[in-house]
Amino acid sequence: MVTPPVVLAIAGTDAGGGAGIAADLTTYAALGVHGASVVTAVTAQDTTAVHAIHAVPLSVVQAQLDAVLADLAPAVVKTGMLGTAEIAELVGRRCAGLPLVVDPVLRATTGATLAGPELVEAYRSALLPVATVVTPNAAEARVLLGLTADGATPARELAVRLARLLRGPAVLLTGGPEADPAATCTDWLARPGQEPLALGHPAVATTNDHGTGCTHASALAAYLARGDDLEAAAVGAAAWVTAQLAVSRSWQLGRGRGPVAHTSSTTRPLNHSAPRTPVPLTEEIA
Ligand SMILES: Nc1ncnc2c1ncn2[C@@H]1O[C@H](COP(=O)(O)OP(=O)(O)OP(=O)(O)O)[C@@H](O)[C@H]1O
Ligand SMILES: Cc1ncc(COP(=O)(O)O)c(N)n1
Repeated sequence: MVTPPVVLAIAGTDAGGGAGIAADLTTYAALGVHGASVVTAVTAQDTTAVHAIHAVPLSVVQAQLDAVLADLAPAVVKTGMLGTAEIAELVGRRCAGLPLVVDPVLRATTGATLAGPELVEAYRSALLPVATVVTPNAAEARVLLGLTADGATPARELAVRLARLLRGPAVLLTGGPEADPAATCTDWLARPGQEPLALGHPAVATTNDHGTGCTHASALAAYLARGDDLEAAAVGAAAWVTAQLAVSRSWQLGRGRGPVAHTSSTTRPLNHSAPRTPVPLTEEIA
């Protein structure tokens, strides 16, 4: 009998299938882990905008969490859009002590605010402190540090400052392609007591990038669940999202920022000198 590791996604839905739970579960399936899901919010969303948000009642989120945690023993938990401060606090209480990837979703690529000031404060006080690794982009790191969302602080410094503030969790600060889309993307991995590590990979020139943050954090969680250490999982996650962006580069889906591909990739991950050999799954001999 072969038992796949379980990764639990705690996130919102995206009706257009680009971000949120759809990105999480398809990434888990592609990377060979079983995905469980707790839905925190339902969004009426497409490639152009978020049209409406319905927060799932706290009691229903709690019941979903109870069901999964009591039955499936997730190897890793990954959070995306949480919707309300109460939900972030609940997740912090219930998931403390588990390997926990927190993708602080504060804003959609299309512009909508997905976290108000109370939720930002709940991230700071209740959820980030119990995370294993936190994956903000630069703007999210700035908000979590209490800075204004725009600013010129170098990404490396933002990652180091956030890791210092959190005192324990690692920070993997993601860097999309900046002004020059033909350039390299650099993610910064900052861990307490260690020099920050720059993880560079080729940028894909595309506007079909809706859902990259969710896909990246989900791949990170999947690789961790399969036994990679944090650095290997971070390299693998960047390679995965890059390969998926290359797949969807030529797609014409929707009228706005199209989704990153969640179909299986036909290309090997870019910038991966050796093909990833599958990590053996837990084998049980009956
Ligand atoms: N055009 C691109 N080409 C290659 N890699 C990219 C590109 N855009 C983003 N990435 C990579 O995708 C991962 C997620 O980064 P990004 O900064 O886009 O997340 P995000 O802004 O949180 O995304 P989202 O807004 O979808 O949550 C990172 O590893 C980043 O380097
Ligand atoms: C339900 C949900 N979760 C996360 C995101 C962020 O993703 P993006 O920045 O690509 O819009 C989103 N738009 N919707």
